[in-house]
Amino acid sequence: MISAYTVAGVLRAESVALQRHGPTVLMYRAAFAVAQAALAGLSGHLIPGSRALLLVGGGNNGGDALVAGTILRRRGVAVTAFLANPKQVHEAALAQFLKAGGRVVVGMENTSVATLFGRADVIIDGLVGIGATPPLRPAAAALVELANATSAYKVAVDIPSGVHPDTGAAPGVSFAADVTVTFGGVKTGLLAQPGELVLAAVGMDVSAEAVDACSLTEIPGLLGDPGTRADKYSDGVVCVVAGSTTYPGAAILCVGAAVRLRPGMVRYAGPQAAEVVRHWPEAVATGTVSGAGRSQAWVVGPGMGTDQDALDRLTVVIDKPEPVLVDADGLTLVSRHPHLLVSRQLRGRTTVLTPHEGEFARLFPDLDLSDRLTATRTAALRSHAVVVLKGSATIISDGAHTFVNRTGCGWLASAGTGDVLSGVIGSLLATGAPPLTAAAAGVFLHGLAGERLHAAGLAGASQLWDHLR
Ligand SMILES: NC(=O)C1=CN([C@@H]2O[C@H](COP(=O)(O)OP(=O)(O)OC[C@H]3O[C@@H](n4cnc5c(N)ncnc54)[C@H](OP(=O)(O)O)[C@@H]3O)[C@@H](O)[C@H]2O)[C@@H](O)CC1
Ligand SMILES: Nc1ncnc2c1ncn2[C@@H]1O[C@H](COP(=O)(O)OP(=O)(O)O)[C@@H](O)[C@H]1O
Ligand SMILES: [K+]
Repeated sequence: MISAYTVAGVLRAESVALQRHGPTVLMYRAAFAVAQAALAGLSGHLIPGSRALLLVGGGNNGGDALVAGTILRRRGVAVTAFLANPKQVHEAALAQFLKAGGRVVVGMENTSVATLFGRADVIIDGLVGIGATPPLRPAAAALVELANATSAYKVAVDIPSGVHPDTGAAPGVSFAADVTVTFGGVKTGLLAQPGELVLAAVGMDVSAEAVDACSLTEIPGLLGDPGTRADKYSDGVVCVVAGSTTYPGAAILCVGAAVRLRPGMVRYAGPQAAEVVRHWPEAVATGTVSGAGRSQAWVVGPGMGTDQDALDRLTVVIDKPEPVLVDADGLTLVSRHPHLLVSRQLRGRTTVLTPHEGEFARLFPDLDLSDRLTATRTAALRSHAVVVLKGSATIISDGAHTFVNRTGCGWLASAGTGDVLSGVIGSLLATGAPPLTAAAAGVFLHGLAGERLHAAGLAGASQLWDHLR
């Protein structure tokens, strides 16, 4: 987990750094880091002769792009700067760029615009940085759209233009960065962005400005040695209520994650009891929730279907006093029968909801998903639950504290990985860990497992089990 900073915090640190080093030094350091990222993105190309396109706005962000272009030019890259507004441009940076042999293009009516974008190997987005508020104005938005349509390697300067630096909201078009090189400190809005993130300190000290130092130091405690006096119940029992004849795999994936992560005792209740035991002989399985025995946490929903039988099972689990994690079909049922959640709220019971964006939209149709941080926080406050909004940057919030996870990789975007995640979090909930800790740690471990799986040259949800610990 990484600490993040608001724009206000970064600006406070920046004013100290500006007094110490002066604007030219800071901009050069920022630009140097951007140029390095661009060169790394060009690694498959011969550097001299490759083409870079700069999208240059009127502020310091545009200045950074021009200085980065100057550095690339000196390395033999053919660099063209597209000025969004020729009347407003960082004059000193432009002068350096022209002196180094950079080319300048102005105006969309230029017939070679399509060619210019189409031939670029790397595009550097210096339209706006933290001095601007989205949405982008039409001229800048048009440039971003052209850039996004290309296959060039895309480098954002400080923040992808069009993304709100504090919230991550992108109310219009935003630059689809492969990498964002951000200065001084990671802006809170960047945590929820896909793409790689590079932090260039540039001489700013932001240490006094941290917003959320999201560290998962709890993990060793959660997964620690059970101890010599342990019995199979002492670490907490999780019961998984999942699967159906249509989706038997969900039950096996969810139980498997729990068995592999914390094997003390894992129960299963549902129609796939025989299949579950065939895969996981250590699981204690039964056909009905009422027959499941005592558990310290419940996971309900993966692949259970949305028919009357599933609703009946969900209703029994919802009534349990122990922490309940609701996922997948369980969430769809809750969106149709909202009173189920209200009954837990009224009794002050712990609930964890793990929607992907589609499920989230069903549950909270009025919350704007272009601002995922605020949407998750609001959903948590409203539902009195820990909400885990899954995606490339999963967000975890109880309304008061919010974590953003950056472990994981695109290979996790495959069917069944969500079922594994609910087994992981359910298993951690059974330890008695605070639900926000269990959820954040579970998401972190699940992401790490995805990375390890990929590094081992493997893929697929049922392989994640082996990489959880
Ligand atoms: N200070 C330092 O030492 C260092 C600062 N650094 C860099 O400075 C950046 C901040 O620079 P900044 O403050 O100049 O603002 P910036 O983000 O370029 O935006 C202003 C421009 O955007 C325009 N614009 C505004 N809204 C818009 C919209 N909706 N849609 C479209 N355009 C819009 C606005 O136009 P205007 O509104 O004035 O007409 C103006 O042209 C920071 O992110 C980092 O990259 C680094 O070099 C490290 C050292
Ligand atoms: N691009 C991505 N990068 C990292 N993690 C991802 C990405 N896409 C999806 N994930 C993760 O994969 C899991 C998918 O869960 P979900 O959508 O519920 O799938 P399923 O229901 O098929 O199991 C979530 O944990 C999500 O955060
Ligand atoms: K930018």
